[in-house]
Amino acid sequence: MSSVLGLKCMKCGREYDPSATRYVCPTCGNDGILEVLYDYDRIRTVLTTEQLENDPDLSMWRYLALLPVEERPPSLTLHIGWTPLYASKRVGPQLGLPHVWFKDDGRNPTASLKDRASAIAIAKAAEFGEHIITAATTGNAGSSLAGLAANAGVAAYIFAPVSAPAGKIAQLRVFGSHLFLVDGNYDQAFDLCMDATERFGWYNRNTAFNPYMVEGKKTVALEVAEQLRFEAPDKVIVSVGDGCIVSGVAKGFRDLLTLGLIDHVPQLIAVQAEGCAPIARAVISGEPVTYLENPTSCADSIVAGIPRNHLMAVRDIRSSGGMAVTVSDDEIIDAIGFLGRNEGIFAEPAAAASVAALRKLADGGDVHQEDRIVVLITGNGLKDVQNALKVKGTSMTIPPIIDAVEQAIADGF
Ligand SMILES: Cc1ncc(COP(=O)(O)O)c(C=O)c1O
Ligand SMILES: N[C@@H](CCOP(=O)(O)O)C(=O)O
Repeated sequence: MSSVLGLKCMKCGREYDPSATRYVCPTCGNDGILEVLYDYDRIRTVLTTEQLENDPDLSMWRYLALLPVEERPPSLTLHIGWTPLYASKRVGPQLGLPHVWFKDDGRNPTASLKDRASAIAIAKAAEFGEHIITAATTGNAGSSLAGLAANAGVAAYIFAPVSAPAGKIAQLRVFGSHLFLVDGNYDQAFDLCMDATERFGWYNRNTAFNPYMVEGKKTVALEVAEQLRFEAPDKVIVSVGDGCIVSGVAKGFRDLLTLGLIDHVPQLIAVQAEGCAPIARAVISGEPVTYLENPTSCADSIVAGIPRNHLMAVRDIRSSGGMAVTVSDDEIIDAIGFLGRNEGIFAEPAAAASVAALRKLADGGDVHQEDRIVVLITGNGLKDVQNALKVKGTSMTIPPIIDAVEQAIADGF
C-alpha cells in the first residue's frame, strides 16, 4: 500500500488528490511543480534500520515504503539501484581530502542515474493503465526509459537532439524506442515532446512536469545514507541540468531526517558547465534564473538552457546551506582522466563535472580535510566515447614486432 497522502504545489501550496491530478498544479500551470506528500507516521513503522538490515533486496525497491507506487512493477525485472559507493583511494587523498566517496550510478542497467526515475515512470504508467510513455532527453533519460520500457513490454516515444552522443543514440535504437531525432537542442526537443504528449495522450515522464520522477531520483540519497550507516555526509556534489537530480537528492535526505534516520541534510553543491549555468549563476548571485538560448558544453547531459526544475532546485540547494560551482569543458575532460586513472571509474562528461568541481573546491579551500564528501557519478563514460578520447592517455602505435615493444620500454614508455 502506498503511503502517499497527496500532491502539493510548490508555488501556491494547494494540495491535490493524486487520483485526480497527474502532473502539474492545475492553477499555476507548468511553474506549479507538485511535490509528493507522505504519511511519515505510517512509514516510520515499516521502514526501520532493522528492517533494512534484514532486507535481501539490494535494489532501489528496498525503499518501497517511501516511494509513490503501490508495488514494485512485476513487469520490470532489470536490477536498478544499490549501486556501489566507493571510498576514494587516490583522488580524495591527492586533494587533501581523506573522506571522499564516489557513488557510481553508471552501474545502473542503462548506465545512468536516470534508471531510478524511469523505474517509477514504468510503475506509474502501469498503475494508470498506460502503455505508451514519452520523454524528452539529452540521451540518458530517454535511453533509460527505452531500456526499461523494453524490459517491461511497453512502448517508448523519445525526443532527443540529433546532436546527442552516438552511444546514447545507439542505446535508444537498440532498445527499440520510437526515436525522434530533433533538429534542434534539448530545450526544443522538450517543448516538442510536451506538444506531442498533449496531442497523442501518452504517459509523460518529463522532468519536473511529472511529480514522481524526483521520487525515483531520491533513492540515490537513501542508498548513500544507508551505505554510510545513516551517518549523512557533510556535502554531496551533484551535476545539474534541469535540476531534478539535485532536488531528488534533497528530498531523499529530507525524508530520512523526517523519519529520524539521519541527523542532518548534507549541503548540496550544484555543478554546472560554464557554457550552461543558469541554476549555478542564480544560486551564486541570489537573482532569479535567466534562461539561455544557445547553451553549450561537452557535458551534453547538463546542457539545459531552460532548466525545467529550476525553482525547486534553487530552493533545495539554498535551503541545504549549499552552493554552486561552474567548471569549464577543459576541466571536465581533465576530470574524466583524473577519475579514471586514479579510481578506475569511467564517467561521462556531465558526471565528471562533479569531480572537476571537487578539485576546484579543494584548490580554492572551499572544502576541508574533515569534510565527508559524496560525489555522484551520474552516468558512465562509455556513453560518450568521443569526449573520453580527448583525455590524454598513454598510448603509442607500433608495428606488430617485439623489438618495437622493447624499444618503447627502453625509451621509458
Ligand atoms: C549523467 C547526468 N548527470 C547529470 C544530469 C543532470 O540532471 P538534472 O537534469 O536532473 O539536473 C543528467 C541529466 O539530466 C545526466 O544524465
Ligand atoms: N539530461 C537529461 C534530461 C532529462 O532528464 P530527466 O530525467 O530529468 O527527465 C537526460 O538525461 O536526458
